[in-house]
Amino acid sequence: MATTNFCRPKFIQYPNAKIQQQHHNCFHLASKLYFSHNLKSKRSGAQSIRRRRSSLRVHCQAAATELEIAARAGKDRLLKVPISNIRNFCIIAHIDHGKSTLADKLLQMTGTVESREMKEQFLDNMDLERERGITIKLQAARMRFIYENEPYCLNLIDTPGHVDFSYEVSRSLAACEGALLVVDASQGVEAQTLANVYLALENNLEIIPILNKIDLPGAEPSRVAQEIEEIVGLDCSNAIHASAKEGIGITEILNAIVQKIPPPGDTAGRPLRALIFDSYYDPYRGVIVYFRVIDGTIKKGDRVLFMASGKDYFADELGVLSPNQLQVDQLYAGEVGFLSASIRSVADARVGDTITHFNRKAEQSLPGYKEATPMVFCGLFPVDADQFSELRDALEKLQLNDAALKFEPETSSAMGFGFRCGFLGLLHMEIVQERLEREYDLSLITTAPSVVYRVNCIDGDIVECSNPSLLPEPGKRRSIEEPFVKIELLTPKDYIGALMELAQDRRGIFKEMKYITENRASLIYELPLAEMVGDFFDQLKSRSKGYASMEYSFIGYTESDLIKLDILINGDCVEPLATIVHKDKAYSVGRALTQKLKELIPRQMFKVPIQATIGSKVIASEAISAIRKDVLAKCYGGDISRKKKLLKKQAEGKKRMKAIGKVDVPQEAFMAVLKLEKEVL
Ligand SMILES: Nc1nc2c(ncn2[C@@H]2O[C@H](COP(=O)(O)OP(=O)(O)OP(=O)(O)O)[C@@H](O)[C@H]2O)c(=O)[nH]1
Repeated sequence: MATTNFCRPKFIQYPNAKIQQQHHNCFHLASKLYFSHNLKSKRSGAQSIRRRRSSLRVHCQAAATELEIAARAGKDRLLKVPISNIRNFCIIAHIDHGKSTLADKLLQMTGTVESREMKEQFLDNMDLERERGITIKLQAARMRFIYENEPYCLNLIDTPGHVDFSYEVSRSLAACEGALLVVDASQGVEAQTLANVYLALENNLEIIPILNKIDLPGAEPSRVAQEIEEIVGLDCSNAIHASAKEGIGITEILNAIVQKIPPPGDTAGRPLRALIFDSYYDPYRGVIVYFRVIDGTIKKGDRVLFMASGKDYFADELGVLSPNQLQVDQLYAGEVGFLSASIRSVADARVGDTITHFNRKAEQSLPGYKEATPMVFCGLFPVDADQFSELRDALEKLQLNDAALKFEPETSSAMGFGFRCGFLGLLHMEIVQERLEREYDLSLITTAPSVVYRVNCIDGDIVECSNPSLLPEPGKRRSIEEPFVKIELLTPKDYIGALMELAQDRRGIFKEMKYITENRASLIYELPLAEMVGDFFDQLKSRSKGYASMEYSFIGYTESDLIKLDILINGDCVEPLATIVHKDKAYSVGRALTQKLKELIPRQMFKVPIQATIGSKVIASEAISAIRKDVLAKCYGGDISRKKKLLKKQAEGKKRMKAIGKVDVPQEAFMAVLKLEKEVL
C-alpha cells in the first residue's frame, strides 16, 4: 500500500480541544479517503492512479492547511494583551442606519472573520434577524488590531436596534467604555439616535460620531454633522465619513477606537463582579452567558453566584467570542467573554445580573438590573385543537431562551384551550408568533393585543388584569388605571399637523414641541400604551410618508375612564370578543364590531340580534334577518284567513327555534373580528 506524504503537523498549538478534534478528524478522513481510493485504483491504469492520487493529495493538503490557519488564527485571537490595550465598545444607531453592516466590515478588516466565511451580517445570527434586517439578540466579538506595531484587543458588543429591547441596549452600553454613533448621512438624526445617545451619555461613554452611507448620491455629511452638533451637542469637526457597504473609512474608525476610547480600569484585584449583557439557551450545554468582567478575575471551574437570581453554579466552560467561541482558562477585569455552567433557563442568568464568586462575594451588585416586565399581552390559540400540547412545549422551549416571554393557560368557549402570553412590546410579540409558526410548525389564532390594566376595587384590593373577561364586576371596582408612555416623534415640519392629529386621535396629551433644526421638529406626547399597540406605528409612517421616527418609554399608570365592552349574539355574551375601551370610543368600536359580525355570521332560520353592550346598556345593535321559507307556496289562490294561519304558525315556530336555537359563530368570523379589533382599538 502506498504511504501518505502528509502527517499531522505537531507544531500547532491548538487553541482548544474542539479545533484540535476537527483538525484530527480531517486528517483521519483524508487518510481514509486516500487509502480506499488507492485500493480501488489498483484495478485501473497506472497513469490514472497517479493523476487521481495527486489531485486527492492536493485536496487533503488544502483541507489540512485551512485548519492549520484556522487554528493559528484562533491562537492569535487568544494572545493576551495588557489591559491598557483593551478597548470595549458598542455601536449605536437608529434602525437601518448601517450598524450591522459596519460591524461586519470591522470583523472583516481585522481578519476576525475570513472573507470566505463572511455571511452578510455575521452578528445577526437568527434567520429571522437576517430576513427582517434587524438585530433582535445582541452578540459580541473580540477583534485583534495592530496599531503602531502594538497588538490591541477590541471587544465589540452589538446592540439590538428596536425600542422593545432598550433594556438590553442599556446593559450592553454599561459593559463598554466607548460607543460608535452611526448616523445615516442621507437621513440625519432620528428619534432612536437621540435615545441611544442619551443612554450612552448616562453611562459616561466616549462617543465617536460616524457619518455612514456617504456613497449614496443623497448623502449630505456636512449638514448631518451640523445636525448632530445642534441636536446632540457632540463635536463633529472630526466625525468620520464612512461607507460601511463600500468599506470606506473603516481603518479610520479602527484607529479612532484605539485613540479615543479609554481602556478599562485595572481592578483585577477586587472581588469578582461581571455584568451579564446577553444569554442564550443551547440545548446541549445549557445557558451560555455573555458577560464583561468589571472587577476581579474569573477562572474555569470557579463556583460563581448570580446575585439577582441567587443561584450558584460551577463555571464548566469559560471563553472569548471571536466571534466563534474559543475556550480560555481565565478572564480578567476589562475582558469580555462567555461561560456555561449547566444553567437550565435564561431566567436564572438574566441580562443585567451580576456574577460574583460564591466564596468571595462582592459587596454590591452592579447597578441597573431590572426584571423583564411584559407590557403587551395577547391570547394564542392553536387553529387545530390537537396542537395544544405542542404549543405548550414550543412556548416552554422559547421561554428557556427568552426570559421576557411570559405565558399562562387560558380557556375560551369559542377558541378552546390556548395561552395568554406577555411580551415586551409589539415587535417582540410578532417575533414570538412568527417563530412559533415557523420553527415549530404551528398554526395559531391570535387575539387583539392588550395591555395590563390595574383595577382598584372597592374593598381596597388592586387587581392586575390583561384579559377583559377577567375584569372584576362593575359593582366591585372603584377605578381602572392604564399604562401610559411618553413618546417623542421626530418629523420634518411638513408633517407636524398630521402627526398631531394622529396623537390627539389616540388620546395623546400634548407636552412639548420644539424645532431641533430649521426643518425638523420634535413632538412630545403622553399617550396610553393601549392606543399604541394597534397600528400607531404604521399610521405614523404613512402620515409622514415614512419620514417621521419615534421613541417611547413607559412612564407609569394613570386613571382613565375605561369600560368593558361586551358583544352579545342572540342574547349570549361572547367572551373572546369582549374588550376594554375608553368611554369616548365605546360607541364607534361597538358599531364597527357589530357591523362586521353581521357580515360574517351566516343567516339562520330565525332572526339573530347582535348587540354591543356596556353593562346592561345596549350601545350598538344589528340584526341578521332570518332565512324565510315560503309557506304560502302551495296555497294556490287560497283564501286570506288560510294564508294568515300559515304565517302565524311559521312565526310561532321561529320564536320557539330562537328560544332554543344556538348560533355557531364561524372561526373566520372570529379571526376577522379580532383583526378588526386590532385596527380600530
Ligand atoms: N449605500 C449604503 N448602504 C448601506 C451602508 N451601510 C449599510 N447600508 C445598507 O443599509 C441597510 C441597513 O443596514 P444594517 O446594517 O442592517 O442596519 P442596522 O442599523 O444594523 O439595522 P438594525 O439591525 O435593524 O438596527 C442595508 O440594506 C445595508 O446594505 C452604506 O454605507 N452605504
